[in-house]
Amino acid sequence: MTTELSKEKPAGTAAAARPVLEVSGLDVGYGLRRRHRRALQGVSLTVAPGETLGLIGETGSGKSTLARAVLGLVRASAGSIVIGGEDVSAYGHRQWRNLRRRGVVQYVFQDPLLSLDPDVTIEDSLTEPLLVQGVPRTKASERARSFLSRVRLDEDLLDRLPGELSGGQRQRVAVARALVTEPELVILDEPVSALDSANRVQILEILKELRAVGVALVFISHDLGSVAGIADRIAVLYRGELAEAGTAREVITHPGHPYTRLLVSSAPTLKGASTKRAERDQLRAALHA
Ligand SMILES: Nc1ncnc2c1ncn2[C@@H]1O[C@H](COP(=O)(O)OP(=O)(O)OP(=O)(O)O)[C@@H](O)[C@H]1O
Repeated sequence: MTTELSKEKPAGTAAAARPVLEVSGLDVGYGLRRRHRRALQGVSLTVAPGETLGLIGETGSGKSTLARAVLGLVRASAGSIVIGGEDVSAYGHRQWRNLRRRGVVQYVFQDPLLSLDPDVTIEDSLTEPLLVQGVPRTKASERARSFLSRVRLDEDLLDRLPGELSGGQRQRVAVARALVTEPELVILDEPVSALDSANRVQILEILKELRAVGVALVFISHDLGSVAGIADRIAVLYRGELAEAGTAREVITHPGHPYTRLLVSSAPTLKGASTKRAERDQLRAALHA
């Protein structure tokens, strides 16, 4: 797969608008007392309207924890999360449910069966978030069909259950469901990792097209190659801390942190990835020192 660097947006457009997501000094831990383990420490980042932030990091670096915190599925022990100007840091269960109902933030997980109810038909999965918002049924059905065709699926899938679809089809339905309410922000946690390469390329193409509707995306992956072609900016998590962040071009052409340098040098399709094996071994040694 060839990977091109995404073009930077003209200065002063997205950057000038109020961020859709502002995470400041976020600490998240799991377990109590001696079993306590810090998963995120002092993480700060912002996402502008319509912007795609690629969030990368090795396994266990805290990517999914950040996604869960932004979706209200785990509670932070310090720091704040502001979504669409609304400070959600201290929100309880009911407030999170209302926020999700309003369709402000949506999600797509690696396993589409986590994003889709296995007992609900594709049509009901797509219309339900709209009906909850008070959209009339005919209009909701029209919108569901339109989003199904945007993810290049046929209408005759509408009366099927998720279990009757292939993995690639299910993930497209999950993407359509996340976008059908035209949310401000969608968190995609490893959305293409479980797919074969043909489906991966197609979903990435679909996501690139859907950015045109103005939604901000946080695209989480351990694969810099998948992120590089879609992200405006890239943030790198390393052992629960933000190692670096910048435009996709900056991070790929001038990676600062040894982990990012290792990632770039290990992705042969990325421009600028010319690091030789000996240098990669040195970077690995520095990371494990
Ligand atoms: N429910 C949990 N209980 C205890 N520890 C957890 C829990 N979920 C995650 N962790 C720990 O928190 C750290 C961060 O995990 P997280 O799942 O956020 O990483 P990740 O970067 O998404 O990894 P991966 O790429 O493997 O999915 C890891 O050390 C993990 O073991």
